[in-house]
Amino acid sequence: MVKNSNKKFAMHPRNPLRTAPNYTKLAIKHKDFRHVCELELNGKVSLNFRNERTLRELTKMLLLEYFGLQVDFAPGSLVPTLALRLNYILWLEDLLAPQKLDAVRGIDIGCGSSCIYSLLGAKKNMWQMLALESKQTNIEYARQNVARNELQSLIEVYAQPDKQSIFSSYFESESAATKANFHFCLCNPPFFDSNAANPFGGNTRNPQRRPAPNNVRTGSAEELTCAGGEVQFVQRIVDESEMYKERVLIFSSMLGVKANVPKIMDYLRERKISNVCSTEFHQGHTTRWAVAWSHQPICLSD
Ligand SMILES: C[S@@+](CC[C@H](N)C(=O)[O-])C[C@H]1O[C@@H](n2cnc3c(N)ncnc32)[C@H](O)[C@@H]1O
Repeated sequence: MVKNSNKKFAMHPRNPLRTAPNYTKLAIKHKDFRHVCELELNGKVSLNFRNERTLRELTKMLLLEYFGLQVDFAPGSLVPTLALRLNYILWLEDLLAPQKLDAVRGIDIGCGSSCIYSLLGAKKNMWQMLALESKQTNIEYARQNVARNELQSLIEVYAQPDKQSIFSSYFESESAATKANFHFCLCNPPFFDSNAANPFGGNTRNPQRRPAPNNVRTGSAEELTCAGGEVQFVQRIVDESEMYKERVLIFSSMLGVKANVPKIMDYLRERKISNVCSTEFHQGHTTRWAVAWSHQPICLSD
């Protein structure tokens, strides 16, 4: 049986990582990546996805190889996987396509130290990005990543002064008052509930239906947790979206747990927000979900 033959469970059709990269060729080309590769007896290169350093060098190498992006991550911070971030960007491209926009402006809520979504949006699509981040080291690394790739004219990294705020600190600031509106926002929210007895202990998947993840978990508690976990974080985005209905055309967020999709859909319904849609992102063993909504009369289809 061909693995992943069902198109429904494949990566986005335009995702270049849908075709597995040739790691042997890439190891020959990229020295730092080569150092984390293991050589099998048959001469093929294999990767230990349970090793954080391997994941770092892999993501760095793929960003360079596929997008010409030079990226570094703050020590101990979240190492993003490229296939998933691309699937999200490509879905947003699809949602925005009917608008036939000449210039796209987006907000990246919690850009992390990598600033990966904003870098991809800017480099790949020339999107103008506002990257919001609350953690000081992440802000510094994100700004360095933007500067290293000479993308300052397309990406602004805004230091979020209040972790409870999503858009309000920025939109209420003087500099934002005169600035143009945005076409979308995206978010990979802090996933775990900091109020839980053991925030990282919960099993989020049914082991009988889905095998354990291949990748080691990366990221600091500050990046990965918040009160109420991803559901409360996305509910805050929904709440603040009602304050800024005109300022952002399409609001969206990723979700790490399938069961949280209906929770957010119910929350939107209770607020009489009916222009909504959802999708799934497939990356090998890992599936993620996303929801989008708009307060404006546009067609959201996925
Ligand atoms: C799960 S990480 C996602 C990082 C990156 N976007 C990615 O996908 O790899 C969430 C990020 O949101 C930041 N964050 C948490 N609350 C925030 C807030 N209210 N405003 C802006 N950033 C926030 C955290 O510091 C962290 O860097």
